[in-house]
Amino acid sequence: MLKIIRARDYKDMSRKAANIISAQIILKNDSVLGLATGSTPIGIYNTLAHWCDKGDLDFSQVKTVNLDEYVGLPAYHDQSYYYFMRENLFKKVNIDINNTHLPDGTAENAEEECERYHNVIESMGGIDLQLLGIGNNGHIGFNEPSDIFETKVHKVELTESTIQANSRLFDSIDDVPRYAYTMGIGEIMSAKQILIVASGKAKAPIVKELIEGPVTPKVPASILKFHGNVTLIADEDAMSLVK
Ligand SMILES: O=P(O)(O)OC[C@H]1O[C@](O)(CO)[C@@H](O)[C@@H]1O
Repeated sequence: MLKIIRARDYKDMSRKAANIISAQIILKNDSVLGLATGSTPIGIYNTLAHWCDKGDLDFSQVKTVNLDEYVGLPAYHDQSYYYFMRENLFKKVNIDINNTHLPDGTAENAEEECERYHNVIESMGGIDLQLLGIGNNGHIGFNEPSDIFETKVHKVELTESTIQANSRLFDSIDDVPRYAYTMGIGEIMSAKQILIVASGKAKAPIVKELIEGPVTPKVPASILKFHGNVTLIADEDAMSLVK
C-alpha cells in the first residue's frame, strides 16, 4: 500500500523527504541508501548537506548505491549521474567516496557491467532506504514502460518521452544518450523502505495514474503499491489531479 504525504510545495516536499532519510541515518549510521538523480531530489540533497554541515547528520559510515547511469558518459561528463551525485551531494557531506556506487557508463561489456553492479548491491546486504523520482511516463530509475517488469540491473533503450524530457539538460537532443544502465524492479522492490517524491504540475497526470491506476509494467512505478513500506511525498501541484 502506498502511504501518501501531501507537501505544500517543493521546499516542503524536500524537507519532509530529508527528514525521513535523516531519521534512517540516525537510526542506523551505516545505512545503505539507494539514491536517485533528476531535478526532484536536488532540494533533498541540499537539505541533507546543510544538516551535515551544521553537524546534525553524519554520513561517515553511510553507503550509497545509485539507480542508474547513462551508457557512454564518463564520470567527468557534466551530464553523467556520477557527476550529478558528486556535485549535488557527495562533495558536500562527509561521505567516504569509496562507499558510493553507480553503474559505470564507460564499461566495455554491458552484460558484465550489469552483473557487476547487481553484485555490488547484493554485497552491501541490500538497500535500507531507496529514494525515487518518477518520470513523466511512470519510469523509476530508467525502468521504462514495457510489457514486463525487468527484475535485475539491465541496459535499457530510453523512450522518446524520456529523451525529450532529459534533453533540457543537454546542448541538443542529439547529445542525449540513447541507452542507460538501471537497477531492475526486483532490486528496487527489495529495498526495506522506499520513498518516492514528486513535485510540480507536469507530474500531476502520472501521480494520478500511480495512485488511482492499476499495477502494470506500462507504468513501472505502479509496482510500488505491492511494497510493504513505501511512501509517496508529493506537493500540491503534483497532487492537483488526484480526487
Ligand atoms: O526529477 P525529474 O528531473 O523530473 O526526473 C524524474 C526521473 O527521471 C530521471 O531523471 C531519468 O529520466 C530519473 O532519474 C528521475 O527519477
